[in-house]
Amino acid sequence: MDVIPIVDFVKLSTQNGRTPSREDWISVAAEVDKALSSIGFVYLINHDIDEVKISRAFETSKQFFELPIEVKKKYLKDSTKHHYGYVCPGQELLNPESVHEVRESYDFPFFYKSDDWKENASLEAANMELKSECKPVLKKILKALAISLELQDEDFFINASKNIDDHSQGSYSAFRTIYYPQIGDDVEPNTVRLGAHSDYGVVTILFQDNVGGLQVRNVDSKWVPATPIPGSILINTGDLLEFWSNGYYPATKHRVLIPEAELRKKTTRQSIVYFHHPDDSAMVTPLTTKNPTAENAYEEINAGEYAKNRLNSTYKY
Ligand SMILES: O=C(O)CCC(=O)C(=O)O
Ligand SMILES: [Fe+2]
Repeated sequence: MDVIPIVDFVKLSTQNGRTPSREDWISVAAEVDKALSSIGFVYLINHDIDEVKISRAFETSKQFFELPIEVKKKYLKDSTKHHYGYVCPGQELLNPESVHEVRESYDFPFFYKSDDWKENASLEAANMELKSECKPVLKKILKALAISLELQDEDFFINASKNIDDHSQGSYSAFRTIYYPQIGDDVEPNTVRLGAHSDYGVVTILFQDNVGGLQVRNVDSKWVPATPIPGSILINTGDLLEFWSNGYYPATKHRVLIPEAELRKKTTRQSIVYFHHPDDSAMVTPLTTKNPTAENAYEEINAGEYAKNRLNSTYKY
């Protein structure tokens, strides 16, 4: 597959008092299944996430990233202590081969609030509002995956994800806003915006602006562009879903390159990402017989331990 499919979620909409039928669930689940089992990425349209809230999260993020670096560093994420705050350029390297990755980001705490960080109230409020807006669509995806994997309990993934509603549940779920600054003429060799990587969790919800540059590696190792489609969101699979599905839903690698065109190099890029993880206590063990050739390839692992180890190898400090 060398295009990322578009799936219309209108049949699962609960707006205007609608209740999706069993047939609606089965047909949407089949489309999600086809996309995620082949290329690991899917665009969703009619996802019911408020466009105004998306814009507000992008605008407040831009305002933050345009502040002087000394101000932003007051909020620095110290990954030895906590998993929130500002990640400055060079602090996080997703692919060791890329050497340099030109990117800044800000991770939002799910339940921690510090008075010291009050100055960032509008950034935090807008992004947390968007995160709340993501809950219904996230649950729909988790249910569609359980239907596709023919699990007896269609709420299996939702039940393993109490952290969606209860932020005191330990999990590595993270909500992050990302800023790719403009690229100057002095770019060092092997610089990319974001190195090739798979996400570590179950599924990721990704919002991007209209600049482009995100690419997805398909099963033939060909890089396929995830061209921005207005009004859509992207969903992709993470490592833990690959394990849970016995490799049936591969955790697809993706990257963001530096554009070749001079004008686009000078354009900043923004994205906002919700990495959904199960609760830390979840034990992840293959659940399906859909991919029998991969039998026994995936051993049981603990969700929290797995994410901790992956993150430890990503952060330089
Ligand atoms: O910026 C993007 O479009 C992709 C971000 C991403 O893949 C990540 O942060 O894991
Ligand atoms: Fe990613």
